[in-house]
Amino acid sequence: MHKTPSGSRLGAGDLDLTQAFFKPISNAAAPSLTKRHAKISVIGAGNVGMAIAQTILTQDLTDELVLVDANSDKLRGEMLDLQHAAAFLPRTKIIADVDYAVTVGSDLCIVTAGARQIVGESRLNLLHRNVALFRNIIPPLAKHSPETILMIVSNPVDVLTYVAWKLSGFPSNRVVGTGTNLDSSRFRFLIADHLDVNAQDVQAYIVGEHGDSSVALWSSISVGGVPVLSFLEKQQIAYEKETLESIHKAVIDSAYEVISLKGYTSWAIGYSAAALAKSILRDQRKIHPVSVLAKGFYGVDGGDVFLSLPAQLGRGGVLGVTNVHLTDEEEQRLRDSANTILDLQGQLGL
Ligand SMILES: NC(=O)C1=CN([C@@H]2O[C@H](COP(=O)(O)OP(=O)(O)OC[C@H]3O[C@@H](n4cnc5c(N)ncnc54)[C@H](O)[C@@H]3O)[C@@H](O)[C@H]2O)C=CC1
Ligand SMILES: CC(=O)C(=O)O
Repeated sequence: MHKTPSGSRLGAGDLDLTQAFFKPISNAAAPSLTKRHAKISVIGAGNVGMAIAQTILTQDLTDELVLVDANSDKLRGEMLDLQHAAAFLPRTKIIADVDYAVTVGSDLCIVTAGARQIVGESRLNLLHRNVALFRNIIPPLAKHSPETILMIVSNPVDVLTYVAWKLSGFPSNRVVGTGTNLDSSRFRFLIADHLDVNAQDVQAYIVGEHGDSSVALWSSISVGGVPVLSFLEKQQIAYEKETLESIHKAVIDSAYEVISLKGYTSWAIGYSAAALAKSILRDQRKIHPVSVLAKGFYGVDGGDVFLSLPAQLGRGGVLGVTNVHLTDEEEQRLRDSANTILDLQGQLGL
C-alpha cells in the first residue's frame, strides 16, 4: 500500500478495482463541461484555516479543497480528520501538502497563515512577523495560480491585503481582505439582540480598518428594509448617541473578549470567509463590507490603501464599490482610519 503526503491511496491497482466494481455504461456521452470544477486552497491549517475549511465543506462550495501549512504533522492530521468525515459531507476532494505546487490552478486562495494576537495585543502588532511570512506565501501562490483570487484573512488584514496585492502583482479586483465583513456581522448580531429581531433582517455596515479605528455607519442601519435612525427621528422617538457608541465599542471589543476567553477567534471568521467564497465562486454579486483598494472612494485619496467598503463580489472578484450615503462625520472617520493604515504601510518599504 502506497501513501503520499497528500493522502492515502488504495494502491497501484486503483483503476482495476474501480473497473471491477462498476460496469461502465456503453455509449455514454462525454461529461458536460457546463459546470466548472472549483478549487479552493486554504493556507494555514490553524484555528482559523480549519474553521474556514470546515464551513466550506459543509456548505458544498468547492470540488477540491487544498490545505497548506508549514507544520507537516499538523497538516496531515487535519487533512485526515476532515477526510474521515467524508461519509457525512458533500463529496469533495481534500488534499494537503507543505509544497505550494499542490495549489496549482486554484480559483480562490484563502490565506490565514501567521501569528495571532495574544491576550490584549492589537492586530497591528502582528504586522512585521506576518509580512515576513507573506514574502514566502504570496509569490508561490501567484506562480501556481496566476488567475486566482486571493482572499486575505491573516492580521492585520488590511495592511496584509495591500502586501499581498504588491507581492502578487495581481490587478486589485483579484485581491480582497475579509476586512469588516466579520465586524459587520458582530454589529448586526448586537443590533438584532438589542431590538430582539433576526440578525439576517438587520442590514448595517462597519467600514474602514478591521480593528480599533473601524467606522460604524449608523445611517446604513435598516431592519426589514426600514431605515432605523430616520424612522426614530420621524416618529420623534429619542435615542441616545451613547447607546450607539456603546454598540460600536462592543463590536471593537468583541475579538479581544473572545481571545481573552478562549485564546483565539475562529467560528465567526469561518462563516464570514465562507460567505465571501460563496459570493465569489457562485458569482452571487452580493454586497459585503470587505477590504479593497479604497483610493478614490469616499474621499480616501492619501495613497494606495486597502480598507473595508461595501463592495460587490462575483466571479471576477471585486466588481465595484457601492455608493452608500456617509455623513460628513462618518467620511472623516473613514479618512482617519485610512491614515492609521497608511502610517503602518509607510514602515514597510514595499
Ligand atoms: N481577519 C479576521 O477577521 C481574522 C483574522 N485572524 C488572523 O488569522 C491568523 C491565523 O489565526 P489562527 O488560525 O488562530 O492562528 P494559528 O496559530 O492557530 O494558525 C496559524 C497557522 O499558520 C501556520 N503557518 C505559520 N507560518 C506559515 C507559513 N510560512 N506557511 C504556511 N503556514 C504557516 C502555522 O503552522 C499555523 O498552523 C492570525 O493572523 C489571526 O490574527 C483571526 C481571526 C479573524
Ligand atoms: C482576531 C480577529 O481579527 C477577530 O476575531 O476579529
